[in-house]
Amino acid sequence: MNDRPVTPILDRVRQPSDMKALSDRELRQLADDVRAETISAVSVTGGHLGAGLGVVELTVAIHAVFDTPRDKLIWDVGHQCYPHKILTGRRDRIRTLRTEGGLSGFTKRSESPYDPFGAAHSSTSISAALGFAAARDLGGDAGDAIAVIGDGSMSAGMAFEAMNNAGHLKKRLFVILNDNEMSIAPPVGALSSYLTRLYTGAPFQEFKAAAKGAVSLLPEPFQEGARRAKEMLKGMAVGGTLFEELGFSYVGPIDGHDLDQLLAVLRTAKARATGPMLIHVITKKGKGYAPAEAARDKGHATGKFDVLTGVQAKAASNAPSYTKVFAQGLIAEAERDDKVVAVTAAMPDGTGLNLFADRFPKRIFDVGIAEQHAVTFSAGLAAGGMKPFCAIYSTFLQRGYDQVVHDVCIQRLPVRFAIDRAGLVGADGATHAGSFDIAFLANLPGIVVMAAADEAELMHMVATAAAHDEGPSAFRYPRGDGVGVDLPSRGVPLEIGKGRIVAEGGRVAILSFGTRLTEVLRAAEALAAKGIKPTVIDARFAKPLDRDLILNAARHHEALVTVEEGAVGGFCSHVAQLLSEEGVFDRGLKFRSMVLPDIFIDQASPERMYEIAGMDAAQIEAKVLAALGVAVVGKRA
Ligand SMILES: Cc1ncc(C[n+]2csc(CCOP(=O)(O)OP(=O)(O)O)c2C)c(N)n1
Ligand SMILES: CC(=O)[C@@H](O)[C@H](O)COP(=O)(O)O
Ligand SMILES: [Mg+2]
Repeated sequence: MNDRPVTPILDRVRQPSDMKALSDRELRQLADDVRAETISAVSVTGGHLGAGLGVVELTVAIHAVFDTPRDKLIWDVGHQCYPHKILTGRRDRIRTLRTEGGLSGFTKRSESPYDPFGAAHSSTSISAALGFAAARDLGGDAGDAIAVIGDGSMSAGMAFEAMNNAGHLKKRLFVILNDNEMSIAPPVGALSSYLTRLYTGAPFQEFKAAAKGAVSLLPEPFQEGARRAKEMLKGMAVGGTLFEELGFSYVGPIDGHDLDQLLAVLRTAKARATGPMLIHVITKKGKGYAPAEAARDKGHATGKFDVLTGVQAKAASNAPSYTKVFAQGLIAEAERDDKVVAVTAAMPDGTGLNLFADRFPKRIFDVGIAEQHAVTFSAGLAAGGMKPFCAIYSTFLQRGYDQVVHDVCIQRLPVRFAIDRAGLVGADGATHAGSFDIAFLANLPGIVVMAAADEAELMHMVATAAAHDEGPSAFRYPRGDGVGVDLPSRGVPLEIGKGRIVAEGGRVAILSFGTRLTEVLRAAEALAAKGIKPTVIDARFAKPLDRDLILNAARHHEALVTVEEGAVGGFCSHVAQLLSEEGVFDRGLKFRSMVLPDIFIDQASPERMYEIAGMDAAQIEAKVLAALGVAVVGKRA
């Protein structure tokens, strides 16, 4: 049992305005209280721990100095916002984080006026803050705009598009670069090395400020030191920082765990800034909680845990995760074919490609948080004769859509998209649901779109994609564990565009696309018990469709029901189009489609999300009965 921490100063703070009466010494104590409360809350909810712990002092300092919610504080990604939630009127609900009806794990406009802009996907904060600044200067009611962005998120193109625009517009805007030398994995890339060079060996806050003569921007206590540093640096070839070249004043680097320094710098910045300013803050991910600091991912995301030991509760499972099976399948293909390479956008562990990297360190590319680049880079690899597997979560692939169309599909390049986290994902909620990939991919000419019904099917789809050199292909699979079927040592390529009949029956055919097949089979059992034995088909392909199989099923059944874990416009729409073009509806076929509902489903357990989405066995059964016109009391259709 994890005891609640004793937090005397935090108990006096219900909202940021309560902090204005606190002395700097009390603010330091407040930071300690907030850290303890964050650890305690996440120990009972699980969630994103390390990033929040790293910004405790920064959160306190920003709220102490600025006037939120009039000043707009925008957290990039939002996974570090738990301390912010604790300080902004949500402490009483902090132990409901990421649960149904509880607080979101990210910032969310509908949740609080202190969350002026929602997030969960990275690198949007500077654009949004600049928008607030521009609106303010056009007469809006807002005050300052402050974006807090991590070093990992700073590597994305969007952040630089915003910096480019901000440097041009010259509006007063604060970008706080929270540099902890971590993304989820250690960050990669030239920008990361550049940031390291900016502070390595230099005394905090003095180096660049002194070198660029920005002494006056520093608070009084630091000006003398900075002047001395400036003298020391005379004659050294120190160029402007990248940020200065882009039109920002640069202040830093600053020790992000030294509250006195943070307060002094933010107070001065607030008093003096006239245009865009970048404040470079150095922090430690997981700061102040030893198990997080020691973890490989610095406690990025955790299950529930024991505060004393840091030991996490793990649910037992008899089956490997889809992610792991994908990695296994890909390694098997790469062992046979040295042209197989893998691409990840800063998610080596999440996509399972860390396992591939262990086996083939030279054949994996972590491109940073840069999904657009990952897609076009993969297109280049394919054009150069390689067999790239671009592994991206469904939700993050949304960001690379034009690249999928323009760089991959129009050129018919054989990029293989491994689409993880397809469908509902649970605690991360709507921002991370993989709802749209079937719809946005299956409408593209020439692409092959597959969904695995179980983990063995996933192995076959990896092999199918590896063998398919004629154009782009994609296969989708969900978050979580497989169903426990036997796994082949390597997959066998499937015939493109051919589904399989899983069970033969009559009256109704259920066409399933993806892992809802398990629920479909449960529904089929229940229907059989009522004397209606359905035919169950695993479609495997949304593109190209197995026309013969579908038309045959339509011909020999009274009703046809499609089931997929994706939004309308996907598999069901292609089947409906086929049936209507072939005149099947004219002959009286009863057709129903089960897709994700036209709403964004907030965080909940996966089971509840399926219930809300109408995608569990009971609702599939009800849908079939309704299609057949069999009335059942108490069932939703
Ligand atoms: C567009 C997008 N791609 C990938 C992710 C997954 N993701 C969430 S946090 C994170 C790391 C962010 O690193 P950084 O900005 O440095 O923040 P830190 O966790 O280090 O505080 C990644 C890759 C995401 N949220 N959005
Ligand atoms: C904040 C973020 O985008 C990631 O940390 C995400 O929450 C990871 O999700 P998984 O746990 O499904 O890998
Ligand atoms: Mg970071």
